[in-house]
Amino acid sequence: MATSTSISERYVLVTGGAGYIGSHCTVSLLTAGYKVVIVDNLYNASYESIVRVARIAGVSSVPFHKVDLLDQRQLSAVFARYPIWAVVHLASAKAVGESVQRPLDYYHINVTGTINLLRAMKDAGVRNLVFSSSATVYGDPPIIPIPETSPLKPESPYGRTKVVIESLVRDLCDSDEGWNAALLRYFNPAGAHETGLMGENPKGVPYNLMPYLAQVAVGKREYLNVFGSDYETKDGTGIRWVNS
Ligand SMILES: O=c1ccn([C@@H]2O[C@H](COP(=O)(O)OP(=O)(O)O[C@H]3O[C@H](CO)[C@H](O)[C@H](O)[C@H]3O)[C@@H](O)[C@H]2O)c(=O)[nH]1
Repeated sequence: MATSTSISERYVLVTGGAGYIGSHCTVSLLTAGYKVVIVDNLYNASYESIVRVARIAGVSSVPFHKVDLLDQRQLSAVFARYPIWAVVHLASAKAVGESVQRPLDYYHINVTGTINLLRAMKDAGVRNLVFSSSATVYGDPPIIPIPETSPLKPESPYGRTKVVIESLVRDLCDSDEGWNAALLRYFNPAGAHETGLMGENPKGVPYNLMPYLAQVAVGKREYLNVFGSDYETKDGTGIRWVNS
């Protein structure tokens, strides 16, 4: 990503910057000296997390725009307003089970939203991208630990949206060598910021295991349902007691 500007003049746009990974990522970017602009539709996150990001990073505020990636006009307006150098694209619908029930919504939000973002980037001449994919693209992998070369066999609509977007980004890079892109396939992130000011706190009932478990631990919810009935165990469930 060679460019003549210094880090302190580089604006990084973080989509989904109010979310769990986005808020931690924004703190790291600010601490490293980058300028950050956040877009987030606040569907599953709160503005409060951006206030805390600013507090942890020691800045007065972080530029924030409540924009949905499905709104091409508003998205382009953000690119017109800031000299953005790179985009970290985290905004996504991300629950495996929900994606099985709502495939159209998942493809629309994730794939169409990303197409809108990439178009806005292209129009603005921004071609540095970090895309938040997922380890879920490997499905049930034949080898563990999973080598990066493992076949891509996603088992849910959610996972398939990530593979589609990865392919799209590769095709874009093939079409124009000016694009620089990284596709990150991380597993299940967990934990809070060391200040205790920032953690995973989705709106409503969490769909993912860790935030749900955390809410049970603090007494906000009564119990955790352990999903699954066809594990290779005596009763097929993943539930085990200390003496069983
Ligand atoms: O209340 C719950 C919630 C989840 N689970 C189970 O816990 C495991 C983890 O579930 P998560 O939803 O937390 O995570 P997934 O591995 O299904 O998927 C998540 O991890 C992926 C990376 O591997 C992606 O990042 C994706 O966005 C994210 O949803 C799964 O077996 C799930 O069935 C339960 O038993 N009870």
